[in-house]
Amino acid sequence: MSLTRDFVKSHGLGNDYIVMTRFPGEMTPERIRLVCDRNFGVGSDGILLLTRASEPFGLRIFNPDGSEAEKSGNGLRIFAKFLYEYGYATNRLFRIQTLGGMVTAEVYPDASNRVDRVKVDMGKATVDPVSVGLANWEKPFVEELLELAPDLRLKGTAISVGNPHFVFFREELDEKFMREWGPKIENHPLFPKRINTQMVRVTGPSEIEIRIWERGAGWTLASGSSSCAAATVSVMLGKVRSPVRVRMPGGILAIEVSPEQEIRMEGPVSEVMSGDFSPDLLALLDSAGK
Ligand SMILES: N[C@@H](CCC[C@H](N)C(=O)O)C(=O)O
Repeated sequence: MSLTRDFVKSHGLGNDYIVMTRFPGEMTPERIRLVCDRNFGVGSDGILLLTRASEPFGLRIFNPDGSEAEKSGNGLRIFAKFLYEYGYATNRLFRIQTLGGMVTAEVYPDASNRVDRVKVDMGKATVDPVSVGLANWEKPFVEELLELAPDLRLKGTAISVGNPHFVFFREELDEKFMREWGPKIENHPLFPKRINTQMVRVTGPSEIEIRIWERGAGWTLASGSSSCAAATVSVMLGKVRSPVRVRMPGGILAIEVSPEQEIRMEGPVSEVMSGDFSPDLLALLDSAGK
């Protein structure tokens, strides 16, 4: 069995993705934006494209602004469920190659072979400035001050879990602050490849709560790689112990961080629908960029 429709739409804790095995026409940023558009297209926080249909499976990840991401935690759980349920993966444990490195996914099918939970070995986190993609900064950016405005400097840590993240801590979470300053952190000159941002509140010895501003997607209800980054920095700084429960507006992920900063993420995943692009949308896609 394999996918016979144009796409499957799924979500991990409300972070939704369209999974495709081929894209209609050239995959330009404008066409990606149209497919992900919640008013004019199918609507999603991104696209997951299968690029190799056998082990190790190949995955490309696109943000709704048309840019390409190296990794996505929720995207990987969604993709693993897709690979298993649509018959591409025949084992419960398999590897997926992303731009941000190789990961291993483990699915937990029920009696009817449906998968609603996936564990992903996400690889190793690093604060190495080259891996994070810092400009004009040669040491790890760990609990350093990021200048956002003449009167606003934010203490935080830049870390890569395959894709780049800026993590900062607050006593109280503040959605308004994230929506206002998230875009400015995302586009700060220190991060020429742009960056995902997490505001973190420590809520227990092994629990944190986060708010997320995603590179190329903006405010999202949940993010797997953000949970990995926030949990790793929290463990690294001695604020919590692994395994860490990460609470987000969309729900909870369990993140294990080893002393070597190897990360494991486990959480739910759910398919919403499968479908075909209508002739109307295909015509719009066809004219996009002409
Ligand atoms: N939602 C994702 C992250 C997607 C990629 C991110 N926006 C980036 O550009 O790095 C997740 O669950 O990790």
